[in-house]
Amino acid sequence: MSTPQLVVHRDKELMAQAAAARLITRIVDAQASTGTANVVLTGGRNGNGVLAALAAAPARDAIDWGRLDLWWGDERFLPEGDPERNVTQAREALLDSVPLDPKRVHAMPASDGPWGADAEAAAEAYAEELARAAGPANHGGVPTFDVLMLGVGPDTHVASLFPEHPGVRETERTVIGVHGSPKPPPTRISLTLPAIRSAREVWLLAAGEDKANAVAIALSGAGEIQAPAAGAQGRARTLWLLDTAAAAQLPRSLYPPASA
Ligand SMILES: O=C1O[C@H](COP(=O)(O)O)[C@@H](O)[C@H](O)[C@H]1O
Repeated sequence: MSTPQLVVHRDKELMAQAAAARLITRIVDAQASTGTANVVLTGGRNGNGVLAALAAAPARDAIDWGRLDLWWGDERFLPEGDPERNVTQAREALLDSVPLDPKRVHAMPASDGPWGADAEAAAEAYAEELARAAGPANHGGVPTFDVLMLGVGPDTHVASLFPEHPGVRETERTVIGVHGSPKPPPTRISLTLPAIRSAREVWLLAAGEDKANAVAIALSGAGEIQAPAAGAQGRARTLWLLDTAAAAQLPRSLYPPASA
C-alpha cells in the first residue's frame, strides 16, 4: 500500500477545480495506455464539487467519454431518481452533460430495482457486475480502478463504511449492504476496504472546517476500525486533496512542505 501524500489548496472551490484537472489528466493517460479508464465516484459535497468543476472545465473534451467506465464507492439505498441518491446528484453535476456510454455507467442498484428493498441481494448483484468487468489479472474480483475517489465524512467515514460499524470489518466481500447507518438514510450499499484498496490510486477529498478533526485523526495513526479513512489506500498512490480549513488541525509534521 502507498504512503499518503497531501495536497492543500486555498479553498474548496480551488480544491475541486484542481482535482477535476488532475482527474482529466489521469483519465486521458489511462485511455492512452489501455484504451479505457475505470473511475470510482463518491457522493457527498466534495465529490459533487469535483464533478461540477469537471463539467465546467474546457479540457473535459480531452476525455473520450464513450470509453470511460464509471462505478460508485457507495450508494444511499433509495428509489431510482431520489434526489439523495449519489447517482442522481452525479447526473445533475456532470453525467447528463457528457456523452457517456450508458452501458458503462455502473450505478449501484436502487431500492425499487430488481432486488426491491433487499440491500444484501443488491450488493451481491453489484459485486457480480464488478466481477464480470474484472480481467484475469484482477485477483480481487473487481476491475483495475485507475482512480477511486472518496469523500471523507466529519466522523472519518468513507464510502458507507462508518467507524466501529460492521462494514468496516469486512475482509472477504467486495460490496456489502449497510444497515443502521449513523448518517441517513439508514440503508446503503458500499464497497469494502479490500475493494477500495485494490484501486491503483485512491483520492480522499476533504474541504471545510467540519472535516478538520477527521483529517487529523485519520492521518495521525488511527486504526481503520475507529477511523475508516485511515484504511483507504491505493496500491500505487494515496492522495489526500484538502483545503486549508480541512488541513487546519494537522500536526505541522504532516503538513506538506510547500504549504508549511
Ligand atoms: O453520505 C455520504 O457521505 C460521504 C461524505 O459526504 P460529505 O457531504 O460530508 O462530503 C460521501 O463520501 C459518501 O459517498 C456519501 O454517501
